[in-house]
Amino acid sequence: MSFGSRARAAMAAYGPACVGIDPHAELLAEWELPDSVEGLDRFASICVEAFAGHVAFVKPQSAFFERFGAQGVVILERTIQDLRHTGTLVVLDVKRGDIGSTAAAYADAYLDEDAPMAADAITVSPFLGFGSLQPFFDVAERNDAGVFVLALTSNKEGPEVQHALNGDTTVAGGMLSQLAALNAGQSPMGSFGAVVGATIGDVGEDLAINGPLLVPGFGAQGGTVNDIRRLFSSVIDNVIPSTSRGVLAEGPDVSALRDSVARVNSELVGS
Ligand SMILES: O=C(O)c1cc(=O)[nH]c(=O)n1[C@@H]1O[C@H](COP(=O)(O)O)[C@@H](O)[C@H]1O
Repeated sequence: MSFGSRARAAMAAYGPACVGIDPHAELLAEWELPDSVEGLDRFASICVEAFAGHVAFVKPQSAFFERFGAQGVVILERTIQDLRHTGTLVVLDVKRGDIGSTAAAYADAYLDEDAPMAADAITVSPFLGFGSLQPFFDVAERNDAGVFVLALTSNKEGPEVQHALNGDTTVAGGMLSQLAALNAGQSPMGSFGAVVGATIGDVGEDLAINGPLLVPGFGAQGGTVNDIRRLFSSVIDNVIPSTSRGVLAEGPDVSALRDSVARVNSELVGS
């Protein structure tokens, strides 16, 4: 089944929220864990216990694992596999992007079902041009995986690139319309999504890409349920609000973590 179909089914079953696993040094300290491989290992295991089989999406942030070198990557690989075994969809946040031949190798690393680090979807950066992402779309399609392309990011520096005009459309608008073309005709939705931050103020672009919209910036970066209602009202069924610190701050108690995601889901479903 395609990633778009699996995402739609998971959102209906569990609610739309995505929980990010971002083991910041500060969060490890708050959870009374050492800022070490052992601390990371424990943090990731608690997240798996709390979220696997209980939420639609989990988004491990690769950077927080990579900072511990090879041992951190081993923990990331195990975390991805443990989550996926329970059917929880893993969006690996690696924000890759490169010339086509190298992009193909990254795609093989993260989207080929036979790869040790295979995830259900990854995040990619289109700075080398939308066409450079084609290997990600091709490998994803062959493996029923998904791809989330950065379009309107949650950071304040994003507009200097994303709002720039390219002909008579903005760079972000160009990304969104090319995603819409890739997803055209797919039902219940396509597998190629966009990342659009909850903090962007105004959209000013057509978000009807017939694909999932990953919406970070919700929670710790200041985005609220009201922002999501306002920015995404016409495409709300495709919105996957993503929060990391907002939920993880409730840890390390497993039921408190689960309750926190349940609250996020119920606030959003009420929207
Ligand atoms: O691709 C992302 O997930 C992402 C895109 C974006 O525009 N802004 C953004 O914050 N993110 C990621 O989403 C997470 C946000 O974490 P919190 O601010 O703790 O909820 C981090 O892992 C970021 O790398």
